Amino acid sequence: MSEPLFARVALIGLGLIGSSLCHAMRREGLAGHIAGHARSGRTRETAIGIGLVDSIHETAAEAVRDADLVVLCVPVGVCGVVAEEIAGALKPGAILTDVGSVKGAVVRDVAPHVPDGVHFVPGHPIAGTEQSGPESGFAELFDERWCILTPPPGADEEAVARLEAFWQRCGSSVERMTPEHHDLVLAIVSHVPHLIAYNIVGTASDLETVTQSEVIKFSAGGFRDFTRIAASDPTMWRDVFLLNRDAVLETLGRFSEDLAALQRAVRWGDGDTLFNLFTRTRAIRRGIIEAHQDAPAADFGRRHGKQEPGES
Ligand SMILES: NC(=O)C1=CN([C@@H]2O[C@H](COP(=O)(O)OP(=O)(O)OC[C@H]3O[C@@H](n4cnc5c(N)ncnc54)[C@H](O)[C@@H]3O)[C@@H](O)[C@H]2O)C=CC1
Ligand SMILES: O=C(O)C(=O)Cc1ccc(O)cc1
Repeated sequence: MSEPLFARVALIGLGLIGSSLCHAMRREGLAGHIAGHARSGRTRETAIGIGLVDSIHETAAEAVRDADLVVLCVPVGVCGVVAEEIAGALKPGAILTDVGSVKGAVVRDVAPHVPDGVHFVPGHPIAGTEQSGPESGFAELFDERWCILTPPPGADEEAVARLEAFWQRCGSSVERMTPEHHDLVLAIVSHVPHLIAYNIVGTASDLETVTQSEVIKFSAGGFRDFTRIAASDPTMWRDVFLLNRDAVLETLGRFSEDLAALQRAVRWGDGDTLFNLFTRTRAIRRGIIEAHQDAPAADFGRRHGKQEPGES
């Protein structure tokens, strides 16, 4: 095994992403020492009990002391508060990053607390599941996935390159973009799809003519896939929609117009419109599958008991 990339790494938040990072860092020997902090005592006990971290700390400030890399793995709504808590304890020269699903608001909330000499390089692994908590993580989560970094203008190139190398060793490909572009892209590929899933499952459970038990009993392929996504962590996703408001509203506007056109096609029996759209979307799905066909992680979901949308 090669040299650790960082002598000491601190993780703030030990849920799905924090615990998966612990497993991936262990697999790759990326950290000399992993220090962890979680807000709840139960999570701290579990994290040390199952060997996720080498040391566990009651406060975030204690955890980051002397760390060369600090990763905020908490819901995006609390990144600013946590940054304020740890600011005075960060080591000069340390790299501070996060894994949040929204970037513009995290930069806005965290950057003002970052001391001179600490390199703040925001990040977002495009990899996850609907699970949460310290026991939900696994080393392969980041394999064959993307990780987006949004370094601010003038960021220290050596720090960005080290973080890039870190994510590559965790199994991911890295791309850089601005926080604004990230938030727009993620609104369409992740945030709005989650909102649609929350909505359809909510609508189904509210239908008075169909009982809840029938929804569960007869839920097949499509609806079942939505229920997986709609089982995602409520705190995490509440924060995503509160903090990526503009891009989500912009995307939802387009979505609503397109939905209205489909509604009209159904009402007026316009089969051509329906057929043409479904043909176009089928080609998109096939393109995604082909792009991933040669990847060793192509059956990754099945190995972990998960299914790709559309598989039943
Ligand atoms: N779940 C997913 O599929 C993905 C999540 N993300 C991002 O990763 C971040 C973490 O998400 P998960 O690991 O899924 O969540 P999780 O709910 O599994 O874990 C969150 C952790 O943060 C801790 N926490 C919450 N508030 C805190 C505070 N004020 N101080 C200290 N610790 C606190 C919780 O106790 C828990 O340990 C979020 O920002 C999310 O947007 C990014 C990619 C995928
Ligand atoms: O579980 C799923 O289907 C996901 O979409 C995972 C996911 C959730 C949030 C992110 O910011 C990135 C990836």
